[in-house]
Amino acid sequence: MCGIVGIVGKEPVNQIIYDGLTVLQHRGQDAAGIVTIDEGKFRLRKANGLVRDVFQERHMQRLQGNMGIGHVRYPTAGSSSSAEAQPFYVNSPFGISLAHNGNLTNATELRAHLFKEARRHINTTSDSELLLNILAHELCESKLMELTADNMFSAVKRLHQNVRGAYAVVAVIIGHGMLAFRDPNGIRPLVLGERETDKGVEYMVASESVALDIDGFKLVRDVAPGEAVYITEAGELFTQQCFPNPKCVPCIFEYVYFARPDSKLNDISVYASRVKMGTYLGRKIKKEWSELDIDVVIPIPETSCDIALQIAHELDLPYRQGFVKNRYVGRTFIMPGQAQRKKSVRRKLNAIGEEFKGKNVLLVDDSIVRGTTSEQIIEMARDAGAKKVFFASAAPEIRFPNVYGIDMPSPNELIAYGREVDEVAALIGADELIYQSLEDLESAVKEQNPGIESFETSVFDGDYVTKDIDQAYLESLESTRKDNAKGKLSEPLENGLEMHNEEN
Ligand SMILES: O=P(O)(O)OC[C@H]1O[C@H](OP(=O)(O)OP(=O)(O)O)[C@H](O)[C@@H]1O
Ligand SMILES: NC(=O)CC[C@H](N)C(=O)O
Ligand SMILES: [Mg+2]
Repeated sequence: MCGIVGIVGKEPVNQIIYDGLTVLQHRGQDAAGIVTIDEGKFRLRKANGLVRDVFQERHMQRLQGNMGIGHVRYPTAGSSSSAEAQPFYVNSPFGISLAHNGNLTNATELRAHLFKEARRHINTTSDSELLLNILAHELCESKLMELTADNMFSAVKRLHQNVRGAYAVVAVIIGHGMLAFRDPNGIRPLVLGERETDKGVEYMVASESVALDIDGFKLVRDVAPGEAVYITEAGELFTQQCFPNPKCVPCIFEYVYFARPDSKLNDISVYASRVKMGTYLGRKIKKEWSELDIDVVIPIPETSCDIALQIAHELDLPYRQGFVKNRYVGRTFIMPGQAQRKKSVRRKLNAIGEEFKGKNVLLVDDSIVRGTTSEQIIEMARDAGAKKVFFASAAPEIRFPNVYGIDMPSPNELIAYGREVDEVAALIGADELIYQSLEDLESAVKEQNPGIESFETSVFDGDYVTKDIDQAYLESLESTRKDNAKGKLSEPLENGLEMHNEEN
């Protein structure tokens, strides 16, 4: 999913970006990077690893300057090599560095176009490097050394005409300012914040509002789908809608799983939407499972906790934290490779025997994707002495690949693909299994902001909002990105490919 931040400040921004990235860590655990601008030069540090491991004190000291951007990566295109960690950099027509959350769906065409027409070399298999070069190419068109906000917005307009897919982007341009924009469907989130200081207003953009909170910035609003925001080095803010007919179709999976509950995205509290998911699922359980004798409701930490608590409330049953999560193990679903994901579940979660012994338990999770978590958790519940294990998922059956920045490239890896509910229940070992309906899930999120007409729900219904996804695309995605696909996982090189990087 990736997390991005960008700041135009009045004082050094290195620590603010670092703090912002640490609270966006749940969006990407594979690599992290920060770029700042110091006396007309980029300062860059990026590598594979968690934020706390990538940035040592010596790196932070070098990341000087009052403007900069940062990224945490969850790869969904190209490889996991450190060479594809972000931000990326180009040196013409200006020094530009860019960080991207999302995934482009016409990367093959863009690559050919950049090579043949724009005469630009792309050094990695990352779609984000493509996006940076498209932006640079469009900025070339203005043919002016004077880069005004209008030139900037014209470049974004042309970019929107050529690029397909999901992209929330932040970029810094040396000697000019910071540019941020969102794709015309607003699939990935991006918020704008500000902070008053003695020296003037500082601006920050981030994937989630929690990054603003942590750094003492006030949420101003979401960057609108198709809109671009430009803040000059001096701190002047310009905004413009850069697409003729934008739509707001945010990814619903942000609310189910990706975002932190204390974030607000598209004017929707993630927490409130999860509580509502619990209300709807609780009602469905009451209606359809009235004869089941459930003793206790138990969440599968961490994301499902708010949902499970509300289900317990609806059912008037006790809620118990029957699993303890090891706080030093990251999120399982966004780990690369099934072997690593499988191993992590057991390392991450452990059952408290008393909560299971002789009881009929209702386990609640936000979603079942590959079934890695549910299968092992049910086994753990039985080993701990549960009599019956019922399972509820706050998201509907996931049956279609994701093409917009979630690494679900292959339908064959999805446990509900080609299977009915009872078949999935048998596979994960549940006595009964219930899924939220898509209608209820959409209502749960939409109720927080009725202004949003629809959500990006392709993993549930196969309806891709960009309308450019055909069978051939899905087949090629599957062959290049399924687990163990050649080229997907590259071992980080000892020295990395860190052409513009600070030394270790
Ligand atoms: O069916 P699966 O393929 O296992 O994927 C779904 C599971 O993965 C996620 O948990 P994760 O451990 O990533 O993060 P969390 O601690 O935030 O719940 C999600 O919350 C589900 O528990
Ligand atoms: N999940 C994301 O947002 C990934 C961004 C980009 N497609 C990459 O793979 O680096
Ligand atoms: Mg989970």
